[in-house]
Amino acid sequence: MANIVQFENIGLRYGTGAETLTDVSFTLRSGQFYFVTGASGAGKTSLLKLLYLAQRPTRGVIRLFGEDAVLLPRDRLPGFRRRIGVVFQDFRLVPHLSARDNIALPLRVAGVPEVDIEQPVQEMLAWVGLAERAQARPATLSGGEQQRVAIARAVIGRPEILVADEPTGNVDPDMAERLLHLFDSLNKLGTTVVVATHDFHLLNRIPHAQMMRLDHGRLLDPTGSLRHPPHRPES
Ligand SMILES: Nc1ncnc2c1ncn2[C@@H]1O[C@H](COP(=O)(O)OP(=O)(O)OP(=O)(O)O)[C@@H](O)[C@H]1O
Repeated sequence: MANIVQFENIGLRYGTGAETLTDVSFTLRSGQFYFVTGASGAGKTSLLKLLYLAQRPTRGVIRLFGEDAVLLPRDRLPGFRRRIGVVFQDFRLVPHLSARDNIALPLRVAGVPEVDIEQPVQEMLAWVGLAERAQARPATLSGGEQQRVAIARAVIGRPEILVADEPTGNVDPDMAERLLHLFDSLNKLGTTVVVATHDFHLLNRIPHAQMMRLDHGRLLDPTGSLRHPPHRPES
């Protein structure tokens, strides 16, 4: 399995405050399932934003698909972003578009001809169990239905990585399990999946998933120790 993402000594500071992420180093292997956990404010969303190229680090190196993502020229960003699907806790659907048109949006933005859009959209609607709700606007869908539209929109372009930030935060436990099942089935088809969650019930549902635990902006190792302890000068 190839390394699809590498973070090396990443630091992130917003404005002039303290660092939000400090010395974060890890490697993601293609085709694996990862959970990012940690208390509120630990830096989960910040780490995911770096991963889906919505934020640049203050220091360190990010390698994505084998290339330096921090030094990537601006004109190559959209092409890179298309290789990463993103699902948010609050869905972020376009309110005036139907479920069908929300799902079609990434293909339209990428300039895919209309004749080639209908079939993948139908397949996605069926996959997330919403074939009957194709014409519905987001406001008329339940939270779980909206999130399934958001997942379909995130994966219709067949991204290599799917990143989801607290995707089950606004749905009931049964729906959370159903959504996780969608992520798991995508992962089994080869997509690398990264899910940030507070929800410890979910973690046990994917036994083969790897855990990435953040504590005050630092990654812990599997035993709960800091992976990269702060440097203490010799006294
Ligand atoms: N755009 C920003 N500007 C300034 N500070 C920010 C910004 N985004 C996040 N922070 C700060 O960075 C820290 C980590 O926030 P982040 O949202 O990454 O944590 P989180 O683990 O995802 O938290 P939660 O589980 O509550 O969503 C917090 O102290 C937060 O206030």
